[in-house]
Amino acid sequence: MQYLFSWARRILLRTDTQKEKTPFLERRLGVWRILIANDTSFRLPSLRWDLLSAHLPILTRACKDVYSISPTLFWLMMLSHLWYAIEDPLSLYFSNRLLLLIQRSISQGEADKTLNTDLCIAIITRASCSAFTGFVRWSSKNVEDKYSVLVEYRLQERILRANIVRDLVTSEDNEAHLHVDPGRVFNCLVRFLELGKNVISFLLQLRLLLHLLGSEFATAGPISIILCFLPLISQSTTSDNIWSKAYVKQAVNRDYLRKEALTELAYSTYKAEVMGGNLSEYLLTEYEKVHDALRSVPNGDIETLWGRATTALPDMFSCLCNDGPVLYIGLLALANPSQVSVVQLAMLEQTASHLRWTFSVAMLTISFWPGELASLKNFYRLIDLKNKMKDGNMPYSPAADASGVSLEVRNVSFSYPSGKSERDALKNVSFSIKAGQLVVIVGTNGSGKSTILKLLTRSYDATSGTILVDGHSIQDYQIADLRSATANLTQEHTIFPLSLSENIGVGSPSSATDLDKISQAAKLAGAQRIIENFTEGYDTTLQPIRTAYLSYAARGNEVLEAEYAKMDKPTAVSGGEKQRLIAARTFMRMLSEDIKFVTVDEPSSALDPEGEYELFKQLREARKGRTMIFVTHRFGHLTRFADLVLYVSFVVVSLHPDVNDESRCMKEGTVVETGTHQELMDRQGDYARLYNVQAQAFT
Ligand SMILES: Nc1ncnc2c1ncn2[C@@H]1O[C@H](COP(=O)(O)OP(=O)(O)OP(=O)(O)O)[C@@H](O)[C@H]1O
Repeated sequence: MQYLFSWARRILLRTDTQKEKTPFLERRLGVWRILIANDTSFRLPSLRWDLLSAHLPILTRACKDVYSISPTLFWLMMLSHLWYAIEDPLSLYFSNRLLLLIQRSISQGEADKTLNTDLCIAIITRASCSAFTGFVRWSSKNVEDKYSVLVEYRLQERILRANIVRDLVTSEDNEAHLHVDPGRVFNCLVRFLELGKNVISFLLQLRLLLHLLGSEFATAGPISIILCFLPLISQSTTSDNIWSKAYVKQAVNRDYLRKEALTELAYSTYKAEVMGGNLSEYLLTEYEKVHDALRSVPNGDIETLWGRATTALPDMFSCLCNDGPVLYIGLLALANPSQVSVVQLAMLEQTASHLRWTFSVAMLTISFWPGELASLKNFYRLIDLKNKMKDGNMPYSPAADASGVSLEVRNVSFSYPSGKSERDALKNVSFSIKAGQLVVIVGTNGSGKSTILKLLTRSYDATSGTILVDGHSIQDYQIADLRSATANLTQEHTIFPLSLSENIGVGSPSSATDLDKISQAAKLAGAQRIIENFTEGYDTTLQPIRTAYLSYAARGNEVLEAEYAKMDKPTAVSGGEKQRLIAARTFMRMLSEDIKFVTVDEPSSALDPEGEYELFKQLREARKGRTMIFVTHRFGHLTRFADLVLYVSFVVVSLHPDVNDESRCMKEGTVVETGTHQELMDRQGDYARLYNVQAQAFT
């Protein structure tokens, strides 16, 4: 009864009136609260035609993409699925035919030449069909494996291309962080092929079943037909799984939440405090209490709980449905034994169960649609994501003997697109830098020094104001051209999961294998001795991509565990060593490329004083023919060599100038002092104060 109620409820839930009332349904299952999106279309149970039709353009595009990667493999895969579609009904037909001939041969009891010939042909065709299927299975597996890897590599390349050309502003969008797996694009198409295969196979098997019911079981009449279809109807109307639905789940049971929190306390983040506070006994006792409290709550994940029936009736009904035709014909045989034979029964049972199996597989494939289509959609959303920053049309090609880049910043303000504050990171900043000048930007934390460099290298576009590069707006130039004339060194740079020689070499991709230049760059950055200390020298990869995997069964196997530890071994270097290795990449760039503009943002925070002095000295010596801007807090040994010093600090800006309220004010970064070191010292302003603070430490 409950089964019928739940069936009726599921059907009723799809009525339009309810959909209008709430955008989702709320249910409690075990410790979980679930919000399930209401379906907006009438559909046959489990079939999501709305979803499929909405995704048709994307499916067509995916098909075209996969086809263009290898048309031959595509057609081979189609053909093998076509064979699978007819193989099942065909082997059923041959099996039935063989059974009938065997029955005839047994009932005749003596050799009959024609019957024997028919029997031989039936055996050969059945065996050939099986052998051919085996061959197709083997070859299609090879085709599919080869094709899937090919498709995955090609689509991964498209993701790589899309990610690489994406500008910083767009990269901060949530959409740019979509998780996509190119392998699923192929899987999605395979599932559709399988669905097509199952539909064809189902129709052919249905034809066979109707033929059987019409010829061998004519006496059983329409009741047997209904009984054959009853399991399919019951399956399609009652099958209800959570994974094909759009839902949000949240654990709301307080005991469950406490159990999770207590379990978490055993892990490393809290371990020191738990041990120090001698909390072990307390935690175990508390755990016991919540464990006891949770005993009466149905446990498990909602994926399991959703389909769990409270009585055995649904399962009993479904099993009885499956046996319906056989039981009915059994009853007929009871009434009139001469009406049916065992062979006929076997044929019916075999055909009907094959049909049901094909139907179940098709329904299962359909239940995966939402997930598969979502991953397909995400894939194309990611690779179609358009850059927000517009590229310019003008090539940037300074003369080889140019003394650097001239820059002019006019009344520039900027706020980060992802910023969580109303204030601007920079407000009304103006200054100009002549070609070939050495500029040092100093100032308070958070005042916008690094932001100025980001704007000058066009990592971001100013919110308002103009930046001129050699007299033209920075936005007019092609970004790639500007980048190829620029070298940056920041503390945000990281070591790539590549060999150390490549880590340095990529500073100049065209000379990435030039070991002489690489070692020269390493020497200039003071990184040579660090590299030589590694057994593999320049071939060392400090943080290799983790690919090693220890199977569950191998855990505890000492030999394999020792091998695994050797495979999975990233090496760490100190902060200062890392900064030297990264600086080597910038030197490599300056040695090999035609660099006209160098920005250096706090690259020495982890270096010892001598290392820092050496790094700045080497950078200064490489300034010929380049404009160089440094951002640093320890500026003592730099500003004295600088042509220009910019002191950046905060100015207080009122959000509502008409209201005299201090809480409605905020501090925005701007350039407050400009000049040479001496000029600023003479001015006795903020720069001079900061310089004296640093100088006092040494007197
Ligand atoms: N990616 C970002 N998204 C949002 N806000 C940012 C981002 N980067 C910096 N900011 C904010 O912009 C302001 C200026 O930051 P910036 O890094 O330019 O300061 P800074 O002068 O270089 O600071 P420091 O001396 O501490 O390095 C700060 O308030 C900072 O919090």
